[in-house]
Amino acid sequence: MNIQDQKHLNLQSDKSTGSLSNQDDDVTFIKESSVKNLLNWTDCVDAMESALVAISNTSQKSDSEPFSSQTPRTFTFAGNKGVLLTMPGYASNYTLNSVTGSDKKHSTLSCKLVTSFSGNSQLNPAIPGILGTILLFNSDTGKLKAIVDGTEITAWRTAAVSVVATKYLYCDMNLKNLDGNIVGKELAIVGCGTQGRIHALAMLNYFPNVFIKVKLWNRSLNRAEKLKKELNALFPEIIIVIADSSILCVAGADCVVTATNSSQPLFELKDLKENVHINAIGAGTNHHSELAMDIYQSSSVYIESYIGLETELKGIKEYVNGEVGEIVAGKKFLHKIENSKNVTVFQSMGNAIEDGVMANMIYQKFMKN
Ligand SMILES: NC(=O)C1=CN([C@@H]2O[C@H](COP(=O)(O)OP(=O)(O)OC[C@H]3O[C@@H](n4cnc5c(N)ncnc54)[C@H](O)[C@@H]3O)[C@@H](O)[C@H]2O)C=CC1
Ligand SMILES: O=C([O-])C1=[NH+]CCC1
Repeated sequence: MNIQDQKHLNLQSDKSTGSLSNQDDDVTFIKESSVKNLLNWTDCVDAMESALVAISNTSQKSDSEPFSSQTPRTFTFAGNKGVLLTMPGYASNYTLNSVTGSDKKHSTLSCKLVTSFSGNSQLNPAIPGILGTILLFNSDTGKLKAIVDGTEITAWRTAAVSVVATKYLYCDMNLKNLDGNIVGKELAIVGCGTQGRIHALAMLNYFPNVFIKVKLWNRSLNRAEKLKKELNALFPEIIIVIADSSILCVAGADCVVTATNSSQPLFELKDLKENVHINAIGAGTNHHSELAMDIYQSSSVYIESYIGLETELKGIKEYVNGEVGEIVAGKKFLHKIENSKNVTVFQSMGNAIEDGVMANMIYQKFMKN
């Protein structure tokens, strides 16, 4: 039986033991190629905006407000080769406007299992370093209802969350009220692996007419060259250049994405121009090792969830100004640092609620088809 080719997995009861009685219900399996076919930036960004608002409301005050609960994710190390993360979460009363309309409220109980094996890119053939599976449960009964491939979802949701952060935190330009004119900004992509590539695609697709130039840097040149070729074909009107260093990549940039495994800072505050927005994605020794400490010290810093702050972002705790969802929901205004370069940082980590909301969005679209 080829599990990949099945739409539904019927979990039959074991009649000899009677241990499992699921005959009437199917568990839907959504494989990676089906997930890919159902992804687009409008739906993903819309879903992640809802997820971020739910993340920021952790105490249920009414039956209609978006709300979420989650525990810190766990890390199980497989020697020094890689790690398995478990990411459980519950999100309630959130909407998927572009998929099911603004009247329908969703509740999702989920758990993502995701592995991170940085050596996978050296395999022949290479496989992604980050591989995920998302379990979706019926949130009234707790019964498993779907198994959704989570590899592509992890890539897209991370970039979609950065798009939301850029939309709300980037102070130099009101990206929400673009009038179709070319804005003439520069985008820097530091690290051209899976995340660097998907971030470039997300930014250029979701913010058309904003960027006239993209600068790429990667530790090994071939990955930067491969991405340059892809972007040239997709966006012939945009100038794509490869920078010789991470510092030269961010010099003069308006918006920066860092997506490497670096444990050392890739640039400092002095390397940046004023009013820059940074989406810091990668994780080296920890999730805040790509940027020099002087950037965190003098920037407005936002994260996805305070839960992650306590467990994984202790080193920058004192510099964090809030959660992105608090800004999206209008609960907080963007914090300005006096006499600073006016830099904003979105320190990404990834969050279980984002995965659950994305998996449900894919599930809703899959069941409609
Ligand atoms: N914030 C989030 O939600 C997520 C974060 N990540 C993290 O983002 C990072 C990138 O992930 P992927 O793009 O999937 O991995 P990838 O393996 O596809 O790309 C990693 C890139 O980092 C570069 N790199 C590796 N070590 C480096 C170093 N010491 N200095 C400079 N560059 C280096 C490689 O050349 C490669 O281009 C990882 O650290 C991963 O854990 C991944 C998924 C979600
Ligand atoms: O949120 C996520 O899925 C991950 N964050 C770092 C590695 C995978």
